[in-house]
Amino acid sequence: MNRPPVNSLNTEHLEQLHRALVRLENEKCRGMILSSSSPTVFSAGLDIREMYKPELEKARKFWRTLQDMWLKLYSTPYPTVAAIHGHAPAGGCLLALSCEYRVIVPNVKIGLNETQLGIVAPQWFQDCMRNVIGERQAEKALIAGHMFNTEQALQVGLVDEVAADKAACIARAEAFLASQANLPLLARKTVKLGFRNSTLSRLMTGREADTKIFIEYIFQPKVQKGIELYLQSLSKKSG
Ligand SMILES: CC/C=C\C/C=C\C/C=C\C/C=C/C(=O)SCCNC(=O)CCNC(=O)[C@H](O)C(C)(C)COP(=O)(O)OP(=O)(O)OC[C@H]1O[C@@H](n2cnc3c(N)ncnc32)[C@H](O)[C@@H]1OP(=O)(O)O
Repeated sequence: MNRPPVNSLNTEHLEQLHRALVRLENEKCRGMILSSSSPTVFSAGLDIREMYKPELEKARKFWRTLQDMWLKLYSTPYPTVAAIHGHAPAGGCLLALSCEYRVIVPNVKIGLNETQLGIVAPQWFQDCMRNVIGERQAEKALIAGHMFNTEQALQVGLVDEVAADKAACIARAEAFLASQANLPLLARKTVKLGFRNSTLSRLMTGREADTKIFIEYIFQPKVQKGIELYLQSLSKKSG
């Protein structure tokens, strides 16, 4: 990902990610490392400005593009690793959770923090967390909007490994891909999709309902007010 300053996910960036995933699949890619050009941020999650006073059709397109990108990422036939050498809140955490393996560096915060922002992580975000860390830990983390530090993320199983820095993180991600290289492709892909199918189907069969929930939620005046205040707090911080 290379969308400075924080790889926030707007419609255009989501489309780029989706196109890249389609291209990798068409080219029979043998593995992907999802990484960031930023030295300190993996992805800041969804671009909050896409949800602030949006036009209805733009908001719908944004959400459908996110759904398209995630459906592709979660179901790739090739192995995927997230090299998390920077913070990964909310949608950034979703990207990492959607890969098959996660390597993180020290001093990083990762989690589905939506509750803390007064919004709600959609069901499929929640499913991804549950699938990785289990029901009890996911429920606790999501209710609190907890951001895990590196040590906590390792302890709870949100990530698989800690590496010292970006170079080591990429090297460990490559080692994971190498460990998968000799597995028969069809068997590997079939098992992966078997595990992920119910989560994928839940969104695929309820896409329109999911979009409606998103739209109805973000268009509420009190949610808009919360987003406005959060955007102000973010820009005051950097100002
Ligand atoms: C049942 C279901 C019901 C309803 C569902 C409906 C709604 C739910 C919808 C969606 C779920 C939401 C998912 C999300 O991903 S929301 C996004 C959450 N992300 C965050 O909270 C992260 C916020 N950012 C940060 O914490 C920090 O920026 C970060 C730690 C990532 C990096 O810190 P750093 O100090 O390096 O940079 P900053 O100075 O903070 O930021 C630089 C610059 O970037 C802007 N910025 C940051 N994050 C975002 C963002 N997510 N979107 C847009 N812009 C962002 C920040 O304002 C600064 O801008 P500027 O002031 O212009 O320099």
